[in-house]
Amino acid sequence: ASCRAGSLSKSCFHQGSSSMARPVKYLGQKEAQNIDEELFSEYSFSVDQLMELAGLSCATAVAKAYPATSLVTARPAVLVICGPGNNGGDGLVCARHLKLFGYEPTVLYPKRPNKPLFNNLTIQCEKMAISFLTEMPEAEVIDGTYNLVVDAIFGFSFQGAVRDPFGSILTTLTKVTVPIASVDIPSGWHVEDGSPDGLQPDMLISLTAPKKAASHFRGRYHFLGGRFVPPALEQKYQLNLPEYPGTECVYQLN
Ligand SMILES: NC(=O)C1=CN([C@@H]2O[C@H](COP(=O)(O)OP(=O)(O)OC[C@H]3O[C@@H](n4cnc5c(N)ncnc54)[C@H](O)[C@@H]3O)[C@@H](O)[C@H]2O)[C@H](O)CC1
Ligand SMILES: [K+]
Repeated sequence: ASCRAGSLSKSCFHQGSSSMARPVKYLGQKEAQNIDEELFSEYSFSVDQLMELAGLSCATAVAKAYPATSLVTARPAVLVICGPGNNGGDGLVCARHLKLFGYEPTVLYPKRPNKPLFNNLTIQCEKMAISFLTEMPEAEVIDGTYNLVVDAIFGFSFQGAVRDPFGSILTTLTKVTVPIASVDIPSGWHVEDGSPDGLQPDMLISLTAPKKAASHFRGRYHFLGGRFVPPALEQKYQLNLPEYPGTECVYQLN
């Protein structure tokens, strides 16, 4: 059963295999990076593998909260904005799966790392007739064209003041009225402290485990995704993850 967090200030409690309610752990920045690093070094996952599962989780969560058939405009158009790191890679994977799910994603990918992983993800999108914008549209244009924006700009490695071109992109995003679905962390938010003046997304998809900033999330949908954590790693970091229902790749926290 999903956990309604309205009465819980910081954590979502769930029933695990024991009879005691346990709060899902909210990670600090360093801890999130350590877990990520350990998945690659100790557990021998590749980035591609985890990114595919992360991006699939994001597309699945979006499809659950905003079914294509329920969207108001004639076309289920979605704008996916991708940043320069792995959060952006999750966005590219998410866009590809959204297309397979019947949406019409368009991608804005202004700063592309010249690495095979990101080049390949970009080609995969292009080969699926996903169009790429060359510049960020105005907020009114976004509101008139898209049903939803997927924010895959920054994840748990974001720090310091936002550097361009993402400063102006984030400023525009604070003005759009269509729902924003943020991948892992609302972009521009401090990973632990959040950002009261920043984006206020309608949806947050926390990957692996929520980061501390998620306690400041006030949107309607908080999903957990990235169902790839080996039990030994979960225990080491005492993540207290909920049991994903059946074969689902996402779990609705609230
Ligand atoms: N274990 C998992 O849960 C997995 C999560 N994934 C996703 O990966 C991101 C974290 O990716 P990482 O590459 O470490 O960092 P970011 O994407 O957050 O961003 C790094 C990128 O951004 C630049 N940058 C940092 N600060 C700023 C700034 N102030 N202004 C401008 N640019 C900035 C930095 O230079 C880099 O280029 C995690 O959140 C998940 O979404 C994996 O996909 C799978 C495993
Ligand atoms: K994000």
